[in-house]
Amino acid sequence: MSERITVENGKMNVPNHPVIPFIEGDGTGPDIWASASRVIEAAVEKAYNGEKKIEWKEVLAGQKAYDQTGEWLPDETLETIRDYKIAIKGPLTTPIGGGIRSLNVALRQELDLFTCLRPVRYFEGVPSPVKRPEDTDMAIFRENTEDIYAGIEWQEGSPEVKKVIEFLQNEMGVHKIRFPETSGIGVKPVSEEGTKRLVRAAIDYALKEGRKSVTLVHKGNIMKFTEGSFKNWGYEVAEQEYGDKVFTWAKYDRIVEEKGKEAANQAQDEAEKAGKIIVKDAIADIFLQQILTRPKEFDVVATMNLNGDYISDALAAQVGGIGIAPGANINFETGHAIFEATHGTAPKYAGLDKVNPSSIILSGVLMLEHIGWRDAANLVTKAMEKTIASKVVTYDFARLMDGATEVKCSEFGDELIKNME
Ligand SMILES: NC(=O)C1=CN([C@@H]2O[C@H](COP(=O)(O)OP(=O)(O)OC[C@H]3O[C@@H](n4cnc5c(N)ncnc54)[C@H](OP(=O)(O)O)[C@@H]3O)[C@@H](O)[C@H]2O)C=CC1
Ligand SMILES: O=C(O)CCC(=O)C(=O)O
Ligand SMILES: [Mg+2]
Repeated sequence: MSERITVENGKMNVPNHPVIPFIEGDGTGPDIWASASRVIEAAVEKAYNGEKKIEWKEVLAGQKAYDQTGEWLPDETLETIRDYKIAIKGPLTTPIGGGIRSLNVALRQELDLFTCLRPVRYFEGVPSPVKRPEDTDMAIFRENTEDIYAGIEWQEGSPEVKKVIEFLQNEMGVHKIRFPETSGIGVKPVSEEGTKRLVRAAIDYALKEGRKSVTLVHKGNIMKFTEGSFKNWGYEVAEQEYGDKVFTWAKYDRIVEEKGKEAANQAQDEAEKAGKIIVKDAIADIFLQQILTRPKEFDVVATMNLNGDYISDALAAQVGGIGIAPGANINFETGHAIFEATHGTAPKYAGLDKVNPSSIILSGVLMLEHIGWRDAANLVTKAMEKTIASKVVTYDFARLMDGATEVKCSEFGDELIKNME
């Protein structure tokens, strides 16, 4: 009998036949979902000999929702996901410049899914533009509800933007808007609570997964009270809540001031040897260079919404591209989560049964891990390793791999199921 996943006192109870809502998605969403759902079902069946089974429940969002209900994101969809706790989704289209605001962002905000977790690891044999892709093994913790990404902005020429600009000029003494008559304005909220819960989730993950460091990535030299505060609050939560489980670069700086650089280096060495998590920070522009040149120095990454978006796609490229980049939007306090690929709808390939379903399949792996069905998750991961090693791949990998056999999106799913052992 199908049942609900529940969370009591922070503990998730998962029945053997949990109902899990899914959003098929726009563009290539139906192609990848058809392949992914079969792979996930097969892994669960094989891991638990039919004792456990996911009961999928379709919920609507995007074009399909609009066509059927006249709403892009029906309340019923939000209510159902709230009720059933977790969901998995295909990508949803967001028009550029005008039209509806991002439904993906709306889902994250409405359900307060404050972390976008995007693990980035290399699968042997995947074509990559870097020499040592296996050195890239990071987990991005992207703040998911705030920042300029929240969509608080006013269009150039509107009465609203005029009012905002007048307020800034007349009441706030702002004289730096270069072209006030023709500017649109966006607002970038970054809060202490939002930062601390995100950084807390990143440190908890680092401790649980035996990771070495958490890097706070920001542009705090320029945006002092948003990105700069993110860095300061990040260090604050690390020191106040994790005590001697962490060693922060804020502490390093204090030791330099009091006792000099040698003492600070020694303190950090000792902390590393003691297995403490090193909490450090990097300015976003140089970070984007260093993930390419010195990827081994980075492990868990905590950052704000827009930086996290750019960093996700850049890091995905290092390990084979967004065809294989999974993601999870999670509220670690309530247990609510929506699993989704890092990529978008790739509309030019819609309906061609062509694109790589690995991103949503690996998002399914994150989902299985989230509900504690690790045996099923491991079956998918191992099948992915085996299939890629055998060079049976979709077009995106095939075009960069010598001797590859190119298969369709659905055939790649078949191959994974065949390779489950
Ligand atoms: N979470 C979400 O739902 C997201 C939604 N979007 C939305 O998606 C729409 C399209 O965005 P766009 O910027 O074009 O980015 P997309 O990620 O949709 O596609 C860009 C390119 O990435 C490659 N790609 C994407 N998905 C796959 C896949 N599964 N397998 C192999 N290659 C893939 C393709 O490259 P190539 O052409 O080289 O083969 C594709 O042309 C927009 O409306 C955007 O807002 C974007 C990101 C996330
Ligand atoms: O919502 C969108 O359309 C884009 C979102 C996106 O690029 C992301 O979250 O990575
Ligand atoms: Mg993105």
